[in-house]
Amino acid sequence: MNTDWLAAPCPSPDAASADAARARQAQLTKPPGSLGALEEVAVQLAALQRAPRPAVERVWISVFAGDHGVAEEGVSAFPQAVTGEMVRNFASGGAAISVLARELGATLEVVNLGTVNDPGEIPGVRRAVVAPCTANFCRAPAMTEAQFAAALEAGAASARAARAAGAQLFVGGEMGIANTTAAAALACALLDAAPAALTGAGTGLDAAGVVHKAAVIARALALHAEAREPREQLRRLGGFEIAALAGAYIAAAQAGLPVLVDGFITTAAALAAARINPGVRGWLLFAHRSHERGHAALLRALDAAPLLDLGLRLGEASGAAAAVPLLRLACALHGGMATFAQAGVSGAADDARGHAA
Ligand SMILES: O=C(O)c1ccc[n+]([C@@H]2O[C@H](COP(=O)([O-])O)[C@@H](O)[C@H]2O)c1
Ligand SMILES: Cc1cc2nc[nH]c2cc1C
Repeated sequence: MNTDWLAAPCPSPDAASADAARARQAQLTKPPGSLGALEEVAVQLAALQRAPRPAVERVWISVFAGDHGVAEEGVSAFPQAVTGEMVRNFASGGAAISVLARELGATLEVVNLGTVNDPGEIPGVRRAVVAPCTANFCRAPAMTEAQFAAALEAGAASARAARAAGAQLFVGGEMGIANTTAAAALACALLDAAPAALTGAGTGLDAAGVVHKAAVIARALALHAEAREPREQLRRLGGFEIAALAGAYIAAAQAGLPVLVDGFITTAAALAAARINPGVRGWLLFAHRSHERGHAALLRALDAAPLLDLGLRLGEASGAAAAVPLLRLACALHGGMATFAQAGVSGAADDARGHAA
């Protein structure tokens, strides 16, 4: 399977739509800028959707699940069997993202890319099984070329399905025991950072567990030190669900579909995607700052200002789902507020405007 499609261009966000949306925001009955990030995100969505009145009513959420060979190093507070068990829980409606998707009226797609405790063919799960588990990247690249290409393609298929279904926003989520180790290792490679700076507690390691996890990551980075290209760093240090996320983000951007990024693992995938294809960056919106150590550095590297900071560290796309109502409110304000002229409200005084920020 060939991965040349990764480099195909992404359309540019529409500058004329952004200008029109900014001009409209300046006429709405509020001091200019007073709705802060809600204004900015409405302008960004207008540019991405090429629409004077952007909307995020039709939301598509894909949760990608995969297991990690590095789990055998004892880097998670939970056993590997949980990945497959949670796939079943997503599908049967009991997981956090199941509830959030229902509340939002969003489409929830669950994609099993390979779980050691495989739930098999079950309703509500798309099987895109690459292998039961990645290789332990302390010993070998996480994925072979063929596995990597298949995982990227599985993610792209989700973004294309979202586009075909008329989604206005693509949200990627993930589930994979030990994937904060993979995401931190990938982040260290992409940012040339030390493991201690980007390694966190994941599902709940204690301080000694975090020190051990950082040492595991240091071993992996030493083994794969010659990999300097983002594509190769993602193949060697990522995971099936992380590669699928990167593939989904790239394909969504190429298809002109806005993306809302979730937490630590998804942001590592987003940084890899943006390094592989820089045109991706303009299609990304950022939902929240995860509690996981290392997320802030990833957000900084992407020059991202997320909407929420709620101390979440679940994954599954839960932080992104929590931000969707804010995006909807931003669009409703943009489309529904009266202008100064329509409401007969006086604008800022001419001499005061000169001093306004
Ligand atoms: O999204 C996040 O910011 C996030 C932060 C910490 C943990 N997680 C979730 O926890 C799992 C990985 O944690 P761990 O400790 O097994 O590496 C995985 O299923 C993620 O969805 C997710
Ligand atoms: C129960 C559980 C649910 C999760 N959802 C995402 N990561 C998770 C990790 C665990 C352990």
